[in-house]
Amino acid sequence: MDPDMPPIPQSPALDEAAADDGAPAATAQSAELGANPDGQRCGLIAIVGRPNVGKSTLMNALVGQKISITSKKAQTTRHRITGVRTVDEAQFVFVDTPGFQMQHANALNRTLNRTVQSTLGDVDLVLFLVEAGRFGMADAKVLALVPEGKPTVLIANKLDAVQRRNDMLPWLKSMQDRHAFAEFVPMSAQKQSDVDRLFAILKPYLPEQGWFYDEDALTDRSEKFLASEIIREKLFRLTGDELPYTSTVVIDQWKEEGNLRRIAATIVVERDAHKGMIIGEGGERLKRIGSEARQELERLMEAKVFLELFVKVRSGWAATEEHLRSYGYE
Ligand SMILES: Nc1nc2c(ncn2[C@@H]2O[C@H](COP(=O)(O)OP(=O)(O)OP(=O)(O)O)[C@@H](O)[C@H]2O)c(=O)[nH]1
Repeated sequence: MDPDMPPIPQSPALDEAAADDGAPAATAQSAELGANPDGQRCGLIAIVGRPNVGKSTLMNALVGQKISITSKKAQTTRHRITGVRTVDEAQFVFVDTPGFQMQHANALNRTLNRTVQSTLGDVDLVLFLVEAGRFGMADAKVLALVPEGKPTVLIANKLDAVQRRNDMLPWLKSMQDRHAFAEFVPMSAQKQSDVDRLFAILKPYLPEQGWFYDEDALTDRSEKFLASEIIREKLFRLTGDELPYTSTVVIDQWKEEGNLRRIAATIVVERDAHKGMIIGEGGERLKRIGSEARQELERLMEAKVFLELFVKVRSGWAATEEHLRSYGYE
């Protein structure tokens, strides 16, 4: 480590973490990119990191809910927008970096491609997530994909799991040697107050320009579409690599009764073996998929949800146009 390196100043994001044990926990080599208190800001942000560092957790906490939207402006149409959050005059547009969302370590190699790099090249800001106090080969591979000179914030996540806070300062300094990070933010994506403070740290990096979306626009997709996406996500998370991506979810019934939603959905698979895989021993896995999806749907819709899930085998469905149309893939 460079002995001449200046001391790391306190970041407003980490006052609380530092207060825990008196150890300085973060820096802000900050960016006051021109004061314009009344002007709007808007920018694209990518969240990257090796599997399991907490990207989805952070994304959900930043956006408030899982969403998927289509773009009004040309510059975002190339990207899949995973969420928008407007805080005061700043609009944060989070974009997907294909490959970084993969669950399994071997998928990491597949991320070493041009798609990822071109996405990272286009965004205004990159949030690079690691687990606080750790940096391994898998982290290094992802960091190597971040273009030189792109404003990048080091998010040292899972700070709550760090026992020895005093070790954080030397670790942060070692991270400073690895990459010219714009900010160092130890935090917990699971802690709402940390997430709220993150917005203030990121805001100066958004270009001063008009918003791409309405202030309260979160999605132009229906609740029904989001529901099928949520069930699909739980399905893939809980079956891992075993299940082919051709499996899909169809919403068969959607009834609103006051604050209650009655939803029935069918998971359509190609083979009997896949059906068994989803149902699991004694129906355990299907039960879990349903229960996790229901909980998330209840949060999303702020309503009580009664969810019924079925599994159906329809061999070769992905190959026939007719089926694709009937499943809403037109
Ligand atoms: N203790 C602690 N655990 C966390 C925190 N953030 C996320 N986790 C947990 O870390 C695990 C991985 O979180 P995810 O959000 O799924 O991570 P990811 O990076 O999206 O993972 P992939 O989808 O595999 O790339 C989950 O069990 C989370 O609950 C945190 O701040 N503190």
